[in-house]
Amino acid sequence: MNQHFSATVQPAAETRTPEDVVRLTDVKRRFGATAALDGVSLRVRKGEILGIIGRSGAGKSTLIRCLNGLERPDFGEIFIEGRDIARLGERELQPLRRRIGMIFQHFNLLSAKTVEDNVALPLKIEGRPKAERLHRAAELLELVGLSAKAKAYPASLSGGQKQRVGVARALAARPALLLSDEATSALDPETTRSILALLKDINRQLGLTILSITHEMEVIRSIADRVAVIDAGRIVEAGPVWSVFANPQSRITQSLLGGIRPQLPDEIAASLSASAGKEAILRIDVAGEAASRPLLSDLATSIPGSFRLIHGGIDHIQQQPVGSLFLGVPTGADHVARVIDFLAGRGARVEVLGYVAGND
Ligand SMILES: Nc1ncnc2c1ncn2[C@@H]1O[C@H](COP(=O)(O)OP(=O)(O)OP(=O)(O)O)[C@@H](O)[C@H]1O
Repeated sequence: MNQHFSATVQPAAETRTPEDVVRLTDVKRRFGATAALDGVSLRVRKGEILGIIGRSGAGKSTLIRCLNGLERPDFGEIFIEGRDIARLGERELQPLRRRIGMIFQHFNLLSAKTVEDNVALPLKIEGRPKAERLHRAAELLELVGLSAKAKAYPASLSGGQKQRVGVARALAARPALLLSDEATSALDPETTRSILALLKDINRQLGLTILSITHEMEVIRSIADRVAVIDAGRIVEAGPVWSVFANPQSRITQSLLGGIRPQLPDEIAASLSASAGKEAILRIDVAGEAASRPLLSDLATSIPGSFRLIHGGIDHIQQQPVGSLFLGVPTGADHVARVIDFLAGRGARVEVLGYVAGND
């Protein structure tokens, strides 16, 4: 019964530019009969935050392991700063690995070392002198707002503080890329927001390139510039966050967005029927220019006949208005068709969700 009236948002073309920090081309990795990665192509440009989202088992961990050289792809190219890590030997991989800082869901701090020693650890591994290590650790602890905890041990820190230490440690060796592996999945919503704000801040201040792997759309929404959706080892959709949120093309993206996009209230959804009733229930998605105009007041003046606003609103993602509205529109004559034509003509995406008996 669902009818769509929409313009298609195409995934960004995966061509290479000198500004790419990461570029994957047709990367494949199988485990027996399972294709964990089934031809993944993507790129991360210098200074951008790319979010990769997928459900459990989609291939995210395999992708991370391929990026940091812990796993070798069966096929394809993985360029980090212009060098194909899939073809490097273990010795050549070491310096390249240091170009990647990582933060983890469970922080992975060393409990027997102080906060400053944890932060300085990558520099110790590089053989840097102690004075330089401590200076850099102090600098980074200030950046993440934890100078006062330099001599503390991880056990005395909250989850959010531990992740701040994790971020500082990941930045110690001045990486070209920060790889975030579900970095906020173990944190409460408020702490999650503060860590995401920190990452965004670091991205802006230092121009740091970030690849964030997550199963939470909220993470993508808060920090990413672009998003790639992975499912069964394939990138099924990619594009600027606001446009993917405004017009998700694949079922999996729609389902991952389900929790944070406005939905028809349950009591109305329960009374929907596929056969025409007195009132059609429309879902209207608008973004950009279409969401900036007085859509509903223009509808009311252009198409005489009542409609009711059931639910919805306009959000702002990457400074772009993106919204979903649910309208009840009386059936009869060609009224619903005229309302749909008007809205589609204004650049809105309209879906007839079904019909309800309507108010007498
Ligand atoms: N070492 C392995 N041996 C066998 N199968 C594997 C191995 N690693 C991954 N897989 C399989 O490959 C697929 C992708 O797994 P992967 O761990 O990359 O997904 P994921 O998106 O990270 O999932 P999760 O969010 O649950 O960690 C899954 O079907 C998984 O069972």
